Amino acid sequence: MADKPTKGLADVVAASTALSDIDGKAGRLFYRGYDIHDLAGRATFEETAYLLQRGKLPTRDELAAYGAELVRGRELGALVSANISEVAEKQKPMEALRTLVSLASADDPDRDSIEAEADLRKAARLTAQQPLLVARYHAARSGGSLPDPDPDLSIAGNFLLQVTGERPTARQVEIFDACLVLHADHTMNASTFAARVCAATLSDMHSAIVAAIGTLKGPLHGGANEQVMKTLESLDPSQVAQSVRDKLAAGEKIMGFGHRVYKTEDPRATHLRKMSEELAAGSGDDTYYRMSKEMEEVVFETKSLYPNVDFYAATVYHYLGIPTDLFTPVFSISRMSGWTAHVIEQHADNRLIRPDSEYIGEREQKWKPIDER
Ligand SMILES: CC(=O)SCCNC(=O)CCNC(=O)[C@H](O)C(C)(C)COP(=O)(O)OP(=O)(O)OC[C@H]1O[C@@H](n2cnc3c(N)ncnc32)[C@H](O)[C@@H]1OP(=O)(O)O
Ligand SMILES: O=C([O-])CC(=O)C(=O)O
Repeated sequence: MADKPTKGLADVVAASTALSDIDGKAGRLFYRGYDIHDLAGRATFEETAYLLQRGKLPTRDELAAYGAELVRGRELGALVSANISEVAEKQKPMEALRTLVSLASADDPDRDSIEAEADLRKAARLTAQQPLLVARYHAARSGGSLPDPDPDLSIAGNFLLQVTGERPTARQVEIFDACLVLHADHTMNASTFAARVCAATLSDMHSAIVAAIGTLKGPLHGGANEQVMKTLESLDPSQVAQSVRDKLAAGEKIMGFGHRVYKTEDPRATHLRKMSEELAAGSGDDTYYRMSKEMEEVVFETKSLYPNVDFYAATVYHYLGIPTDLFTPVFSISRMSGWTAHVIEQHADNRLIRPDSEYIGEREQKWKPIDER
């Protein structure tokens, strides 16, 4: 007979990884041993993706070669191009990405190979394609044209250019790039776990990523950033404290707060709060930032809960001009670097992931023919 399950697998160690590590009590996060506080604002997203997927920080030459691979790899296949308009018309952004990544696999030269070299190539292509998929989806649904990518801009810069239609300032690019760095990997979060479960059946990288995108979409995980913005938009700025207290008293969860692992401030929130403050001040209307601060104070006073990565990411993306329903897709652009690295790691040292369950249903039932039920 199986043991009692740990609900939600809390504290269960489900995999070994050399990719990221969290100290939940101290509020620290490391990618391959590098403190997130040292990476954010210093490493570019491209360097971070290289670090995760290829195991070390790149030299200048390695980064240049990886950058060229990303540029070559961002071409979207014929099947995506043929279907994107209809997908954009019928599916919401995260549903669309789930579909589009699946369609993109048809035109990937490595298709369903799980060889190590093929996985590395696909990791780069998926990382390069994800921002373009989001931007092309947005252009298709809004009937606008997609600005050509600027070879002088990074992934972060080109994404802002293509989604907002305006050339971002250098500081906007720096801030968004740091956001992508901050969201890149996070140990055994739900979407990464989903990707690893899929990869561990020796299924291919695109299949694992489709599982991960579907898992990130939910509001208890990556979907929370969109919900944070919707909450801010729904509140009367002069009634924030009372509204939040009422919601908590009614047993509602406030999106963007709480975390399974952090028992103190999420180190990513520390950076995102500052970015939100800076962008709010520059925007000439800091209402949402001030409301966020007030929410933070009330949630802490009432429930001793800290903001997680999704809370201040919402206002940062808002002030950068990103449409609210693209917030979770933006998360997927960054997390693609981590998901793909985890698939590489899983394939390199694999065992099927198949836990047990505790049976709580009826036993020894007697079969009855259909007319006697
Ligand atoms: C990128 C990310 O995925 S970060 C997380 C994004 N998700 C959110 O922001 C959604 C809101 N937060 C939550 O739902 C949770 O805090 C989670 C899902 C992040 C973590 O969940 P768990 O570790 O399972 O904690 P759980 O949901 O059991 O919460 C423990 C207690 O804190 C309360 N709590 C946790 N988060 C919140 C919240 N945001 N608002 C109000 N109460 C909360 C729960 O109601 C529960 O209270 P109880 O013990 O009185 O029943
Ligand atoms: O780790 C988690 O459970 C959720 C999270 O913060 C992330 O995926 O970035």
